[in-house]
Amino acid sequence: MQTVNRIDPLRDAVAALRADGAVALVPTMGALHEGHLTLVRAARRQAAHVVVSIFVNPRQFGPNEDLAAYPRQLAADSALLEAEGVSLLWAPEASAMYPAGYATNISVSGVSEGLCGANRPGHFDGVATVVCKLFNQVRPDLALFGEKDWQQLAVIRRMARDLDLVRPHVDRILGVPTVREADGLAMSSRNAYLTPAEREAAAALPRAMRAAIAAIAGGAAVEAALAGLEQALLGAGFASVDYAQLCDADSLAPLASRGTAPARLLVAARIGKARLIDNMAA
Ligand SMILES: Nc1ncnc2c1ncn2[C@@H]1O[C@H](COP(=O)(O)OP(=O)(O)OP(=O)(O)O)[C@@H](O)[C@H]1O
Ligand SMILES: CC(C)(CO)[C@@H](O)C(=O)[O-]
Ligand code: BAL
Repeated sequence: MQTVNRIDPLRDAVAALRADGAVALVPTMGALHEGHLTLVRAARRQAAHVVVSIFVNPRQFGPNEDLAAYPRQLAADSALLEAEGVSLLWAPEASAMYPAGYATNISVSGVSEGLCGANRPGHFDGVATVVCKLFNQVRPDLALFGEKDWQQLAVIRRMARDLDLVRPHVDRILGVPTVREADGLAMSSRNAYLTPAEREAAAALPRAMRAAIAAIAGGAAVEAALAGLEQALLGAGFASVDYAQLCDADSLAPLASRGTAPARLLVAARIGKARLIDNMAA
């Protein structure tokens, strides 16, 4: 596995890979876990070469968020990726991604506005901007993202469609189902912020979501089921619930009742130093 951290060697390395077969990109912020490695394995099944990026993107963190605390462990991540047969690790320095004078922002309206977009102003601009740059830098045949970040995936697909991106084409932006711990908690780098007691309590999140989904399927009013979910989380030790919403799975428009179109339950809630997100088909 080759590792590069500047644009020029990246372009040369990617050109050499592309001459040999299809290239898949897996963008990450590092602190890799089985969720990331599942994306890498899915990528390997789809393409001759996998490029993984590791970049803790400052533009997607708010001023009071955890940019400084976000776990950074490049050597350990690199060893994991090497063992998975990754061809190229793109680990840019911030100055390579945003050189002096950098002034361009990509903002996707609509799908990025509610849910995490409402709680984290500017977050999805930062995500869309860096992902667009990663797509232009690597020009992959396909790119893979986790469904754990369901809204992020919707924002990225909207951007690719709206900007007529060719590499990857919007149809080649693939979502991979959320990988969970044995107790159901979605794997996330931010789970590392939890104390053992908080980590145990955090399993209430997927449990309460499954209960709310079952209640709605059983005929309960959506509003009552979501209120019950919030109470269950607060009772289990969560400090607050940023949102708990039933949405149209594609447009992410909030749903007051369960119709026939695919729906998704999306939740963000805070426990200890972590803000956890999860989503499930509903
Ligand atoms: N449990 C998971 N299952 C599937 N994909 C995941 C999982 N966790 C992260 N991913 C995906 O891995 C990619 C990189 O995510 P990122 O590096 O932010 O990791 P993370 O664990 O989601 O971290 P964070 O704590 O910042 O949310 C994203 O496409 C994300 O959706
Ligand atoms: C897609 C991404 C790598 C952009 O920084 C990040 O938001 C993430 O890890 O989900
Ligand atoms: N995986 C989402 C990245 C973020 O929360 O900034």
